[in-house]
Amino acid sequence: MRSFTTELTSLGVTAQQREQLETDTRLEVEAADLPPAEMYGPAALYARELAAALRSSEPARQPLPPMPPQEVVLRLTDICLRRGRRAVLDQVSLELRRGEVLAVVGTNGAGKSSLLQVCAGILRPTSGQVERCQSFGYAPQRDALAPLLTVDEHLSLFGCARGATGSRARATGYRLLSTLGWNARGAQTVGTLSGGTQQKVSLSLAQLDAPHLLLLDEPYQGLDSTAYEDLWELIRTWSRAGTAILLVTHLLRDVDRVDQVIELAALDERTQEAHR
Ligand SMILES: Nc1ncnc2c1ncn2[C@@H]1O[C@H](COP(=O)(O)OP(=O)(O)OP(=O)(O)O)[C@@H](O)[C@H]1O
Repeated sequence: MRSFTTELTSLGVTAQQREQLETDTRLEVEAADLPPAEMYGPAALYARELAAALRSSEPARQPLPPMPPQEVVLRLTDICLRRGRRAVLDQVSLELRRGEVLAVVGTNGAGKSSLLQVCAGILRPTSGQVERCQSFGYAPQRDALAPLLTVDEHLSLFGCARGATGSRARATGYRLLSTLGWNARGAQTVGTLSGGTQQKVSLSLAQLDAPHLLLLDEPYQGLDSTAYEDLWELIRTWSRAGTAILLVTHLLRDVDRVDQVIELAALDERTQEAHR
């Protein structure tokens, strides 16, 4: 309850609203007779969801509570990257603060996935500097899941790696999955799920401990149109709650929904030559 209250305070929720949310939450917990973490997952994540819901339900003419200053969670400075004999990234710089959404666009092979791997620390840039917060989630474009493990096993493994108990990770995962329109069947092996449902599992794993930064590589792949809209609703909720989101997209309509766009171009022969 203490971290629930602390997070609500840091998100600018007024004392009166906080008291109401705490009372409601206590009553729900007593009625369900379950440990709060089993019901809601991490206290900070639940607090952020409630604060975001509160903001979106407030009438537009009421001024929003002032947001605390947003810290930079990702900064790339002059990143260059070679893969094999090819120069892939040339002097890429960007800065992302909590609550911002940034889209990376570009043609096939322009280096979008490579850029995300640099951000996640999987690839080391040839030159340039990466500064990133500790708390981040990454949903890669492919090979994110182990096909022979069940949904529950994925949630428990990812949860435990981030310090949560298996039951808490499963409760949080189920809640995230249901927001994406899938009532999780925990015992099902992931390899037998449809591509879109696998994508929902991958997204839920990335968001499991409400990180400050989310790296999403073409997160809409395989999603039907309803799930696609649900995903954008979630992205809006997460960003309003202070999560920074960097996503790779090919969809031009996504560009209207974000705060920043970075376009990567496939490097021409002259640039290739300069990097040799
Ligand atoms: N494992 C690898 N080893 C060597 N080169 C690679 C590897 N993976 C990708 N590349 C090369 O890096 C370049 C950028 O690939 P990347 O997958 O980052 O592009 P992308 O913009 O994400 O493409 P797409 O839109 O098709 O997903 C390409 O020339 C690709 O051939």
